Amino acid sequence: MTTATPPALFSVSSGAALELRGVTKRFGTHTALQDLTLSVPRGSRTGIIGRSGAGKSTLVRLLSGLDTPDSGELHLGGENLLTLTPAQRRARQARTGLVFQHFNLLAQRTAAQNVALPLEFAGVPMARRLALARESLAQVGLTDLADRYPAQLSGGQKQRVGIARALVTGPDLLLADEATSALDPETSAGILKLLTQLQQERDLTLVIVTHQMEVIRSSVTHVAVLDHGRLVESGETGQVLSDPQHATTRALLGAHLPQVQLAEGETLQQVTLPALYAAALGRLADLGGRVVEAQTSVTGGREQVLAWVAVPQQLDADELRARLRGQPGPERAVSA
Ligand SMILES: Nc1ncnc2c1ncn2[C@@H]1O[C@H](COP(=O)(O)OP(=O)(O)OP(=O)(O)O)[C@@H](O)[C@H]1O
Repeated sequence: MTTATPPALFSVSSGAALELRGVTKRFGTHTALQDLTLSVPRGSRTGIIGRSGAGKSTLVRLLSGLDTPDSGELHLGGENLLTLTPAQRRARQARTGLVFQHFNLLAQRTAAQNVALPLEFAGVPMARRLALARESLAQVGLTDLADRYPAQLSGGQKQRVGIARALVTGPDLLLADEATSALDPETSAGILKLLTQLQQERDLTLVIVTHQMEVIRSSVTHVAVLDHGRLVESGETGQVLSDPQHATTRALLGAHLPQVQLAEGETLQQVTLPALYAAALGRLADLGGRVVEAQTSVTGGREQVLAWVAVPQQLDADELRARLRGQPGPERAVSA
């Protein structure tokens, strides 16, 4: 575990997918990243957290090659990004997939045409790029929606298109900048599950920038905490969550959890319930759970209740959500 001035990020036995050494980025007189030294393990799912303005998106822009630092070194897959020729830089960018918060899909293009876009930039012939786009859409579960326009897709489906587009060039590094922040908790959980599955199947290095602590809790192997452009803490997720060393980490972790006394064997989960949720409450009680905090929100014109629930630890998130909807849990569904 590292504290105020960490020397390097994680100790890495299998090599680093990306390394920043002493990176500083300024905008006029404002220093967005200061002397940042960071090394992300190859094949990890690393979460970058920090308050608004901490420098997270600036970091993503540097890693994606969309911007350059004022000083320091930036190595991706062993290549020094700052000394590459323009052709090498383009090749490197093709191996870096980007997933955005607001999907960034072109409204006048179908899902398949959006996914094919990076291949169009790379000069791949039309028939080939559309075939590859459809393959990529199949991998995110959208085989049947390839010809729909973005306006005909839900938020979660749009993000799946965004992920298919990020994967279509066969990247080894995937950068997800607040990829689930615009989605409700259930859709967000589905997208995180997909990202985790793709990361494992393709042996990608996944960097997830987020302000959602549930993303950190559920989906990443490593965490790095930024504060005012500096790295203040880093380590394996379990270690950082169980024993946060820096005040910023503690504040970030605390700020997103309801203050509640949990009984032994209980854990907290976040779920979405329909506005009239008496039946779901009964089911929750049958499972040994209880609501500890709830707030109403409107998503896609429908009123919903976002609730933190305390449930028995052995109840996994998928099973809980299925049971609250009145369906059998996933295990029972499989064996039925
Ligand atoms: N193009 C720019 N010009 C001037 N200042 C910028 C620019 N981009 C970012 N900044 C500043 O740099 C700092 C870091 O911004 P950045 O967007 O990286 O933060 P962040 O951690 O991603 O914040 P958020 O969580 O709100 O998205 C902020 O103070 C921001 O105002």
